[in-house]
Amino acid sequence: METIQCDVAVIGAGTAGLSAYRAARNAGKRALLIEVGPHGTTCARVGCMPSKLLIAAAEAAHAVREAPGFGVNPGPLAIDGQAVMARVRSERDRFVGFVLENVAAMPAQDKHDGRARFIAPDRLRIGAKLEVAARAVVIATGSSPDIPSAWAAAGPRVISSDAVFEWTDLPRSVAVIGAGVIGLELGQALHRLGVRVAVVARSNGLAQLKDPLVLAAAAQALGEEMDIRFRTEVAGMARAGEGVELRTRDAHGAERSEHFDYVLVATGRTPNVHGLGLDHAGLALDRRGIPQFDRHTMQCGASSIFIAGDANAELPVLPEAADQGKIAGANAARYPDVKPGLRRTPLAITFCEPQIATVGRGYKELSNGREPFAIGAVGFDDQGRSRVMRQNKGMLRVYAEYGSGRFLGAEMVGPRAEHIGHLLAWAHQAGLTVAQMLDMPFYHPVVEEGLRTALRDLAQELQKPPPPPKPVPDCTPGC
Ligand SMILES: Cc1cc2nc3c(=O)[nH]c(=O)nc-3n(C[C@H](O)[C@H](O)[C@H](O)COP(=O)(O)OP(=O)(O)OC[C@H]3O[C@@H](n4cnc5c(N)ncnc54)[C@H](O)[C@@H]3O)c2cc1C
Ligand SMILES: NC(=O)c1ccc[n+]([C@@H]2O[C@H](COP(=O)([O-])OP(=O)(O)OC[C@H]3O[C@@H](n4cnc5c(N)ncnc54)[C@H](O)[C@@H]3O)[C@@H](O)[C@H]2O)c1
Repeated sequence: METIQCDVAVIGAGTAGLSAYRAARNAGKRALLIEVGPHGTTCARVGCMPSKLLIAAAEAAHAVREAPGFGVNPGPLAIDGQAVMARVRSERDRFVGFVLENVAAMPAQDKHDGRARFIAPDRLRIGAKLEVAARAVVIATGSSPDIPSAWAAAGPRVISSDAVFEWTDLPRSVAVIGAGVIGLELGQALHRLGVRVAVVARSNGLAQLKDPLVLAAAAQALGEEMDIRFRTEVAGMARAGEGVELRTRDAHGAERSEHFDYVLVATGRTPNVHGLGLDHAGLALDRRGIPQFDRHTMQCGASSIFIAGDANAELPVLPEAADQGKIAGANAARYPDVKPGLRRTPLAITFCEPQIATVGRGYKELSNGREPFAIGAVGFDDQGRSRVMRQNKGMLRVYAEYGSGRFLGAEMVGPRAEHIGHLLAWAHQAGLTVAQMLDMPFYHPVVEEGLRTALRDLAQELQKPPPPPKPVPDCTPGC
């Protein structure tokens, strides 16, 4: 058995792991990056980048379809599925190539291929012949799509998002299970590219939205365009020729059976923490089996083990993986003298159209608290620039604290939400009040004027007396 000694062992060479490795190296430590799969990161290979490439093609098709609304008639639309998928894959390969170049430039002794698992809190085993003795370890193992075994039994046409980016042509029909972020992004993109798509949503939820009015606006806008079946569950699926026979049951108990070329399962991703030998790491785990950790230091308990990125399921998006990896790597290098790192205002964007953005503290979190909060709103139906562009759908709701007037968060579905979301996240992180936000410049005619309307509405709400705080629950025995 060979043993490698290092200061920081990083398990997983995705965005979080690469970031942790760089932070540990920058601190002057000997770091070892261990990867079981192909290098290139989930983001570049099967995540952010190929999904946005598919969406870009769908947006082009949608613009052509929408052109007659402006009096511009481009003629019949023809979508070349092979060309669409060829561009998705070749541009994806280019992005992956940049990551591979970076990995190739690392010193050979700093990386090792293989599956790592703990055999002690400070010791990892890779395969049968190698052990790593590390002063500190960063778990950056990412997450994997989850297909229930009963569904997977219906054959290879029951797929996760990973498989979509290997297609060489567009299929005729796809059932998407789940109206979360992946379901909406890929479902709408495929729909716009001429694929018959049905989205099966077991609740009324859509992506990361929790505000009931914003959710209703999103359901209206997205439901007008595509077939989303709310409060419908999968009753079963079976292999049928080259495709899948899908049985669904709606909220009234009515069953429906249909044939699709593919069933795309987008019901969430599972952190890759099982099979890591965590029982040998001496860590306290939560009910999902994820090590408990401090979100400011990324440290698991008081141990020399840190966890970053999708592996901890806190906020499974790329910017968080990069930030968390940096904090985890820096603290692993300086262990036991750990320090809180920079955690930014939470920001999440779903790239469907209209886009969805959530910023800071969301409606559910604020509603669960005791303190009342003020709400301002704008609908985009009559918003000037949105109407000019024929993108006048959706709603923005902004939240603030009574008394201080501090901006707390927002939920939005509407045009340019990716940019408005950033503006709001910057204002939130800067700790601005609604009055300070209204002092900022707004040009004309821009979608941001809609944001100003919502903030003015919020400023008026803040003038009113706040509703009383929620009563403290009566905890007397027997209640
Ligand atoms: C379809 C899709 C679209 C997305 N779009 C966006 C988007 O637009 N914007 C956004 O911000 N986020 C998006 N995300 C999320 C984003 O891709 C992830 O949050 C991010 O890539 C997670 O990075 P990570 O480093 O935690 O994990 P990964 O990049 O998955 O890295 C984990 C690595 O650990 C390795 N590993 C696992 N177990 C072991 C082990 N025992 N030993 C050694 N190695 C191991 C894995 O092989 C993997 O390479 C998307 C995700 C998907 C699936
Ligand atoms: N733009 C982005 O930032 C982006 C894009 C894609 C993915 N991601 C990340 O990837 C993660 C995973 O995405 P996801 O869409 O798989 O998960 P998700 O958690 O966003 O959505 C899963 C959805 O599936 C539903 N669901 C679960 N079980 C179901 C069932 N049996 N039948 C029908 N519906 C069911 C859930 O109610 C939920 O709405 C996200 O949390 C997100 O952080 C981010």
